[in-house]
Amino acid sequence: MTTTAVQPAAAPPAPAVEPAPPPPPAGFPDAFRLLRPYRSRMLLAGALGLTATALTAVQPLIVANAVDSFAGSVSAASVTALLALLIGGAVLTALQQLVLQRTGERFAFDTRARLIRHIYRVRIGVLDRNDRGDLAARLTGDVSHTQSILSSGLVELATSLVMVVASVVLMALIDGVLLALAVSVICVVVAALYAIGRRTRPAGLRSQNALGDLGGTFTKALGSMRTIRATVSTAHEADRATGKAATVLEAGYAIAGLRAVLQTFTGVALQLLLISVVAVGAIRVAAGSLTVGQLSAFLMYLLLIAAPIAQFGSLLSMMATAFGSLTRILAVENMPAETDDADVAVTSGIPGTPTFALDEVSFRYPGRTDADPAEGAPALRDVTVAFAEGRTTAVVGPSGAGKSTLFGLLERFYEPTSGTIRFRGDDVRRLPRDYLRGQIAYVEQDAPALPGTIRDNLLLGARAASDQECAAALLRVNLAPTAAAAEMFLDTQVGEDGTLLSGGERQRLAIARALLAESPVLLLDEVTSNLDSNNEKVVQDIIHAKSGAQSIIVIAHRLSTVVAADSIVVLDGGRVVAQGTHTELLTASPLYRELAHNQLLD
Ligand SMILES: Nc1ncnc2c1ncn2[C@@H]1O[C@H](COP(=O)(O)OP(=O)(O)OP(=O)(O)O)[C@@H](O)[C@H]1O
Repeated sequence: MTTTAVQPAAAPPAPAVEPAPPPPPAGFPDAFRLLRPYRSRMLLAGALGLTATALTAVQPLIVANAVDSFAGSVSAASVTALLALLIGGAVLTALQQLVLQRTGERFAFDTRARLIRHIYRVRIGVLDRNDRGDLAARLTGDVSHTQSILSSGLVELATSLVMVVASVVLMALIDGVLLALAVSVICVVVAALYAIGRRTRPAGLRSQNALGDLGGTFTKALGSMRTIRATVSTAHEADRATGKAATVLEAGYAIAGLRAVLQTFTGVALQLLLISVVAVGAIRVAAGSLTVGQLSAFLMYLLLIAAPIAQFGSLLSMMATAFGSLTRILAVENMPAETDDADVAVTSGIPGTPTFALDEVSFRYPGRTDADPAEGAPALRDVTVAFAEGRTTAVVGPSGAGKSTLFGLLERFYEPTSGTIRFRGDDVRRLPRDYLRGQIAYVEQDAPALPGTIRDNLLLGARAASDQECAAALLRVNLAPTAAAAEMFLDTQVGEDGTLLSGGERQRLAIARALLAESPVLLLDEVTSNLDSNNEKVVQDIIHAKSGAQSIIVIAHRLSTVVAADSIVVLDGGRVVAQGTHTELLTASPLYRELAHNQLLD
């Protein structure tokens, strides 16, 4: 750690975290930008595809030659050449598919890795307003949708186009009249396909959004299944989730309708094309303008380009889904992330200054505005308060007073709308976030546990801690009766969201984690709310033992936790309305007196 103390300086204004406008639908430029790192692999796939196309394109010429020079038997040279071209084309196509599929997998992995890293750093205020299930859907389903079509789809589209162009040139060499007929029909078909295909794009985005919404509703319901059952809301909530599935169905029906129109139209148009080419071709053969071999070759080329043209329609509708997904992926990538300013520095602080000092700090949650007077009120207003080093400060106040919000600002989950927060004299905006957070052990209000074992959860705070140290921390919070039992407990799974533990056990696990971290600052948010009196006493003893060595700020709803504190801050409606010791506040603050009278529990 360097020892340069950063002098309090004018800090940059808090970055705005207002909701970003929805991004415009993604298009080809976005796809090309994302695919740039894979261009050499895609070029290789393209080259393989083109060579395979060239081998295929030569085949009708050999057939034409064999038909026109037919004299009782087909020449062995023609058969050998055809076989070689067939096998060569097949091998090259297989190689092309392998390269494309692997590139697709790599693209999906890289995109997911990028999204994961980004989402883990997205500002908490932004995550608050986004649906967790929907974010998970973007990471899984949307990346998969984008993968196939953007990697293989684009290359296949390109090779098909080359195949069409090459065949058209060769068809022109065979017969200009037949070509004019074919091209005019194909142009009508392609124009119609394009017009219908464009309409499928919004439907694709609608479908992906509806799927994300369904995922979000479902994930939330799974997390609240006990409440749903206990409130006899099972049928109602199941209907709500089914309603979301119905929206997916509607969007799916819209795409299915467009797809059916596309495919039918393409099929009929190509059939008509074949019939008219055969009819006009027969007339031209009869008139001696065309040989039978040339007509056969022309029809083979027509069949060769019929497949890509027929696929063009379904490719367009698949692209609709892919671009819908890409739009949703780009929206995640555009979510603002936590970044440190360029000139941040680790410092040892300014000696003799409070651990935390807030100066005229106001804060309004992102997305809440004056236009919404009931909800738009700032959560904190003009808060000026100092938390002395090595002392225990209790923060009390009625529900919604802004106590947890205060902790969120100390952790820099949010930036104050105005005012300054200093940590040991340094403006927190001048400190690296990880450094600041590394100085704080934070026990959250509902003490969430991460899926995994007790050990996994303990090591979050102190990655290098040994099993003995972990067991000792469990013993201290009364989570195990003996050291041996504590060590065995380390391998216990806590379940998703810690559901295999009781609320009190989760709280004590979180406290044990905070103890292991041995950070200079301890933030405890209502840590005794789920504890029985025995365990409450255990936690109070810990706070008492730590007092002096650590700066402790504790949000408490129990009087017994508060009276022992060195100082008490009373918050009401986002303002500090009083500060002092228990005895001082009993006379000075009517609100504190009332809270204390009610044992602080509301
Ligand atoms: N993530 C959020 N987004 C928007 N508003 C929020 C958010 N979290 C809290 N609020 C609002 O901010 C205000 C202060 O909430 P806060 O959780 O800080 O209160 P508290 O004093 O900790 O309450 P409690 O004792 O009930 O936990 C409340 O009006 C609350 O509705």
